[in-house]
Amino acid sequence: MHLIRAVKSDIRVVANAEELSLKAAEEFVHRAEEAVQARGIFTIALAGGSTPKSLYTLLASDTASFREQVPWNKVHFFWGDERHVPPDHPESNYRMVQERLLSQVPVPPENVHRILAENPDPGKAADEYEQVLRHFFKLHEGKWPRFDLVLLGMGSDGHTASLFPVTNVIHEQRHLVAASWVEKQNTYRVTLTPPVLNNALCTIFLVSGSEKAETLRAVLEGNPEPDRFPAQIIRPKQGSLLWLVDRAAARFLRLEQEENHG
Ligand SMILES: O=C(O)[C@H](O)[C@@H](O)[C@H](O)[C@H](O)COP(=O)(O)O
Repeated sequence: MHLIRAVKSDIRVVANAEELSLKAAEEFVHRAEEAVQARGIFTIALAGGSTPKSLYTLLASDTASFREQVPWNKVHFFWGDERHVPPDHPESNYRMVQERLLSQVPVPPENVHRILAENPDPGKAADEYEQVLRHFFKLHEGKWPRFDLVLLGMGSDGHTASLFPVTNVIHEQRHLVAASWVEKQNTYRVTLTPPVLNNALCTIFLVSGSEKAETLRAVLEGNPEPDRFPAQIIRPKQGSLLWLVDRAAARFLRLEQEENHG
């Protein structure tokens, strides 16, 4: 594993998906300890999809060392996005996290803030979640929530959270949460918007697999084309941005050597 500084973000290349989850778990614990020490709670917006599944399982595992290091009663779980399905649906990001992590560790139910995507009106589900965020983070008008950690994945089409190519939500600057029609999936998604995603103290992308290599190169080293590659829209204003990628996904990157060889 080596740390390479690419343009405006850190890239950490690890050998494989297993090491990706291990490093992500270490980051999770580190950020949780830091946040709880500083503010008494740790707020995280979780990624959905398949890449983070093994991370969530690892965090809950009683054979790994992470579980007992996390002050679970002080962690508040949110979601970066959700499919427009009920919470018990196989496609639900909430269900995926509930099965692998939340049902396995002592998180108080009131610390789990899921997107109520069972609402037949996805716009109302988005509005409801926006109110959850405003209330939890005690936000005045024009203020954005600041998560301690945002976990993101990246699709091979360059989407992240539910910011899909050529959708209006990529340019949303007013709302915290939005519903977005995803043509190619013939469904709505509910997602945090770029201003919220870019306001986090720490943002970590988890990208694994050779099928993402060409897109990862375009996102990190190609021309800025956020409508085509929405993952490019993630440029935290103040927080840190780490791309945790495995070697298969990183194979087309023109990686610079680590600046200080140390
Ligand atoms: O709801 C989702 O699916 C995620 O939020 C989405 O943005 C995901 O992170 C990417 O699609 C990558 O998915 P994989 O990890 O399955 O490749």
